[in-house]
Amino acid sequence: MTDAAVTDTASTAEPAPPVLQLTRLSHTYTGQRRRTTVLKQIDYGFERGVLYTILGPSGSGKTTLLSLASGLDEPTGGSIAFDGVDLKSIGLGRYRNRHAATIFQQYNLLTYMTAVQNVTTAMEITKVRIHNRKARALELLEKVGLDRHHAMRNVLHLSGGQQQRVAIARALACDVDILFADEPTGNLDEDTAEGIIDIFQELAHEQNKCVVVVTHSQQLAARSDRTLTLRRGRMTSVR
Ligand SMILES: Nc1ncnc2c1ncn2[C@@H]1O[C@H](COP(=O)(O)OP(=O)(O)OP(=O)(O)O)[C@@H](O)[C@H]1O
Repeated sequence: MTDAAVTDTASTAEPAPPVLQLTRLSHTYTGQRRRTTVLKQIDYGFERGVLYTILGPSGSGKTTLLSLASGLDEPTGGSIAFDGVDLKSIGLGRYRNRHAATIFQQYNLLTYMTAVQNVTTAMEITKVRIHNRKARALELLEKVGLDRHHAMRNVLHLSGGQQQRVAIARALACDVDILFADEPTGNLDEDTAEGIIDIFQELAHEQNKCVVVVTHSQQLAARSDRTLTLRRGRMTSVR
């Protein structure tokens, strides 16, 4: 059973099977002089249709947890399963392309491309089947608050907050089962941040996606369905 106590504001008649199951998940970084164990035997199941926030002090392992759950890195202990299949069996690359999208803290945009090209390129890589990728990309960019004029600009000519919106639109374009986001509203003004949280809620509640957001934002946490906190390697309840 999980060592994560959970605050649940979503009303679910029957608990859905987890789309992503962490089982005794542990992670240790090994440096030249010392080993740092960041995550300790975490058991937790993330469900479809739920917006999660993960809180925790700086250095508590939130980004580490996200990079393991999103298939960017392999845990040193325990396992992660998507729909009951171990990520290692699926293949981390395949899992990332087909099932999980990540909004990175540093955006990780392709800096030699325009905003719209960043979004269409992600659609090509993840083989999104859609007739007019550019139109869809423009639609998503507009949805996160970036107009056509800015969408056509090289991303290096956009502000930090505008680049963050491109990163969000790119993740939305991939149409995957799970969306991970690391501090997605960190560079946004309050109104834009509220709009992004609306989109996350829509993805979870209307499109039945699993949305997992790492944040320091109480505003975001207050609007999520379940709030988890990481501290000293363990996941526990926040309220
Ligand atoms: N590649 C690495 N090698 C060694 N140690 C690392 C590495 N990445 C992270 N750490 C360490 O692991 C711990 C957890 O880092 P992590 O970035 O996951 O924390 P966080 O909760 O996301 O922090 P923040 O809120 O500041 O972003 C920190 O002590 C950090 O120094």
